[in-house]
Amino acid sequence: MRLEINNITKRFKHKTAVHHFSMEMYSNECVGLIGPNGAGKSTLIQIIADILNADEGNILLDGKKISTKKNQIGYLPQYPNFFSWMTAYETLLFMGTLSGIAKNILQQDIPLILEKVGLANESQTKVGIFSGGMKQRLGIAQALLHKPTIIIMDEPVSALDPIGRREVLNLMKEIKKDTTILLSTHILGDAEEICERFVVIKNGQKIEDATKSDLLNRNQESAIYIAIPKENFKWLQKVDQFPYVKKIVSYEDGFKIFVNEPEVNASQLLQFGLDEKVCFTKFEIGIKESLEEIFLSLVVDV
Ligand SMILES: Nc1ncnc2c1ncn2[C@@H]1O[C@H](COP(=O)(O)OP(=O)(O)OP(=O)(O)O)[C@@H](O)[C@H]1O
Repeated sequence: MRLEINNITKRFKHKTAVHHFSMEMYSNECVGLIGPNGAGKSTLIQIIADILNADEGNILLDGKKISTKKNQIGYLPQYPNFFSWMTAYETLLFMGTLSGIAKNILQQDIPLILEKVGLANESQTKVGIFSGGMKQRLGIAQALLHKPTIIIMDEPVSALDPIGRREVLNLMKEIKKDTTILLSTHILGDAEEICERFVVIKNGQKIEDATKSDLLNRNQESAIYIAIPKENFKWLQKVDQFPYVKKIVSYEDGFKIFVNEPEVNASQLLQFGLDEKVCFTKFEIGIKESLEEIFLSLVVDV
């Protein structure tokens, strides 16, 4: 499977929601489309799901226009809408019929899919009394019903409480084993749990496309992080004079010492500290920023 998003632009009157956006996705990938509120995620997701038309560009699935391959896309909207008076089983039967799936196939598949999303015991329960997490799981069941090649989810957990969020994230971990997923969210922590690759969108434009390890390695600092008691602070003044020390800044409960070669300089610094009877309570090389910090530094204007 190859999904190509080619140079998509979408304008709403005077607002350009998506601006020359391109990316590709392949089978078995789980990609997080990350961006702050209003970045253009929902607009782009709806264009991929062929619900909205782009003003420029095209979406191809295995080289064919998405409009001819719609049955291979599973789409979970940000706020799935169900009839509260229908049971979970009736909901899937109704939606499956609308998608053109034969009734005998639906009768065979619906119990299996309800089992998969953990709603087998709620098959005859009316959706109106479902929790937010259960509704989202039913939404995922509906998106999976026609056995799509790729499932696209628009902020599936953003509106849920911690329990609902956990239920849905656990389910997504399960379904990603055999489904390609594009997940949009403004919460990096959610994507971090299940995605290996992150595409960051801001003001409708792609500003980053990288794997988790790429992002972390790229943002690793050439620094040594130490924490020492107050009485050892004078030792730092001596350290500050060393040619390999570029600068020292205070950081959390200690200091960041920026150096030229972290590994080599760390041994020198540690030896010098021990010689001077410095009591280190922390000594770390190459401090990595968290993904959340990296994301914020990418999307927040300073
Ligand atoms: N139908 C519309 N008419 C006019 N402007 C729109 C329309 N839909 C979206 N926009 C605007 O386009 C921009 C992108 O919106 P979009 O909903 O795609 O962002 P988003 O990243 O999904 O945000 P959120 O996380 O808040 O849902 C926003 O400025 C939004 O106000």
